[in-house]
Formats: sequence, C-alpha cells, structure tokens
Amino acid sequence: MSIRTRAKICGITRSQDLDAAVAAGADAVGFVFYAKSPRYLAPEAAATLIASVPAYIATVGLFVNASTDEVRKVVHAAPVSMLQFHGDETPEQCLAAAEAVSRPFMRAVRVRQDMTAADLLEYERNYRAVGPLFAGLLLDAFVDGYGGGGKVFDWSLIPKELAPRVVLSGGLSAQNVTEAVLQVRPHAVDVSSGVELSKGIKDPAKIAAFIQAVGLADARQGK
Ligand SMILES: O=C(O)c1ccccc1NCC(=O)[C@H](O)[C@H](O)COP(=O)(O)O
Repeated sequence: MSIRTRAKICGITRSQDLDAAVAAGADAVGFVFYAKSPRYLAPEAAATLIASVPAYIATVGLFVNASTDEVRKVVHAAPVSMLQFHGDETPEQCLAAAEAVSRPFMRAVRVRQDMTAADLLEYERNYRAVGPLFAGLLLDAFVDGYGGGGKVFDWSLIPKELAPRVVLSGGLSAQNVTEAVLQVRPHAVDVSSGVELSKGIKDPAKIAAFIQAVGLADARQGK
C-alpha cells in the first residue's frame, strides 16, 4: 500500500472556504501574501484562519520575490507551517528567508515546453543543495509571469524519477486531476482556479469534487 496523493487547496481568503477544504480532506491550504494577486490575504486575516486549521494540515504561505525581512514580518503575524516561493528567488534567497522563520520551503518552477528532464532534475539539485529546509518543487504553468493562472502544462515533461517528489500544479480541476495523477503519479497536487467561483472565492462543491477525483486516481492505482 503506497502513500495516497496529497492535495493542497491554494488561495484561501475566507473562513467558509477554509472549512470546505478541511471538510473535503485537503492536506494543505495556501494563503497568498503577494499583494498584486486577487487572492491576496493580509497576514492578520490569515492568522485568524490559521488559528482554525486542525492539527496535521499544513498551512502554506505564498510569496513572490519578497525580502527576508518581509517574510519574517508576515510569518510573525501569520505563523504558516511552510513557505512557497513563486518568484525569481535563488536557492540562497529561499534559504535565507526559510532560516529567518525556521520553516521549510517549496520552490515553484515555471515549466516551459522547451525544458528537458535534465533541466528539471538540475533545478531540483540546485535547491536541494541548500539543505533540509528545502521541501520540494511545485511544478506550475505560469501565466503573465505568475501562478494561479489556471493553465495546464505538458505533464510528459516531468521525469519519472522526479514525479514522486513533486507537487503537480497548474490548471488542475476535478475534470483533469484523475488523469494527471494517473499519468504523473506526483507526491501531491495543488489547485486554485479550478475550485473557484471567482478569483479568491472558492466553490465548496468544486473542492469536494477535486479531492474525490484525486481519491479516484489513487483507488485505480490500488493505493
Ligand atoms: O494564486 C495566486 O494568485 C498566485 C499569485 C502569484 C503567484 C502564485 C500564485 N498561486 C500559486 C499557487 O500555488 C497556485 O495554486 C498554482 O499556481 C496553481 O494555480 P491554478 O493554475 O489557478 O490552479
């Protein structure tokens, strides 16, 4: 019996959406601390939501090119359990911020069609080299330079030896996540647009359907 595929619901801004994600069985919830995002949530508001997250559900704080000091201030106000860097942050910059708040971090990768398996494996090596605070890669298709765009990338670009260590993201929904998990067999999946009524406003039914579709893939794999 192998480990079931984990699921993160990202871009949570309201308590009712957090409740829906927890009730559906999400393993992680994400809060966007990038001010230009329509899903931006102020740290103080995130803290109120974080206080209601049951134990053993990860809370992920999402940053785009924030300074170490900015990360420190946000996490002091909103004590997420994990960081996610979604800008141009170098391994050194990710490590400095992660060490400043003593949190592990995920590194989002913009997967382009011209990337090779070797490129992705080298990318992971470069970040894994910073030490145990590196928690893994989140593979995404950026839109206009950012995440949360609801765009799928070519899953066949993901090397099989990398798949069990990555979070698969980008344009996922209940309609394609079963196929995505069966094809890629990632450690986890992540979704924002695909479970929304509008940016930052989640649909409880879509959240439940997404988590159920992930479970369907696991059942078909005998997990
Ligand atoms: O969600 C955002 O608004 C966002 C803004 C800037 C950088 C990253 C952002 N989201 C990161 C995530 O982890 C999303 O869940 C991921 O990009 C997938 O989004 P979607 O394709 O909408 O499911």
